[in-house]
Amino acid sequence: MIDDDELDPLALDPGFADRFERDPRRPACQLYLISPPAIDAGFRDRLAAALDAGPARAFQLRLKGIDDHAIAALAEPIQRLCADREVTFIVNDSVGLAKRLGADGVHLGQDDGDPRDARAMLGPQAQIGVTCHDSRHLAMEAGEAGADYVAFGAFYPTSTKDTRHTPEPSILGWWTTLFEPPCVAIGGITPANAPPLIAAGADFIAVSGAVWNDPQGDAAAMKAFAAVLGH
Ligand SMILES: Cc1ncc(COP(=O)(O)OP(=O)(O)O)c(N)n1
Ligand SMILES: Cc1ncsc1CCOP(=O)(O)O
Ligand SMILES: [Mg+2]
Repeated sequence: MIDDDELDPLALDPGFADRFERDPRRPACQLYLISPPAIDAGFRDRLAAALDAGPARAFQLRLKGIDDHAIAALAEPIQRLCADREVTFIVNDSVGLAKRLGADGVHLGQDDGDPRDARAMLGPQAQIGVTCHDSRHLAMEAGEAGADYVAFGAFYPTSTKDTRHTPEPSILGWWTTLFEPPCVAIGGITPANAPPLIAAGADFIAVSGAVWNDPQGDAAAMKAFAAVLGH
């Protein structure tokens, strides 16, 4: 295993982050919206209103504590909404559920299975994302295994998930400088703290709590993210 420090551009070149410039051929950073961990049948309309207020390129159904049958029942109208809005519909954790639903893709954590097996089950068009925490080594492994995107985080404190890894934003620029697949920044991202991650090279910012728990409402949060992303 390669020691991550050996791949750290800041260790090799302390000026790396200051000199980072985004490749103009890469699309601008976009929003990857993640569901709350629990929803009810009314969530479809809530999501529609949120998407009316500000754009998202992808939506991940990330439900915890319920089985795949219950998730499938909730998923159908949400998946149809995403298809109508051309929002990529990603299922969290379960390749089997992604296959059963005909989802656009699946997000895999380090304990959620091998991207190669997911590819074999879901086919060449599927979008397969992989959690890489704060690790350049895991990201390179994910890329070699055929991941369509790599996700780094948690960049900021979050109450949505217990997290143990806190990357430096420069990992985003390192990835985009060297590799083609997009990188996703996740963890406690709000409209106020997103700009350094966007400037550091994030292709997507993945957000849950800052939208669904905003005291001003989902639409206000979506508008604020749209403004930060320049939409
Ligand atoms: C875009 C994105 N990045 C990271 C995660 C986290 O996945 P995982 O580590 O499997 O943790 P859970 O989300 O399953 O609790 C994600 N879901 N999406
Ligand atoms: C799923 C996940 N993986 C790392 S942090 C996190 C939580 C993202 O949610 P929030 O945007 O509410 O911090
Ligand atoms: Mg998971």
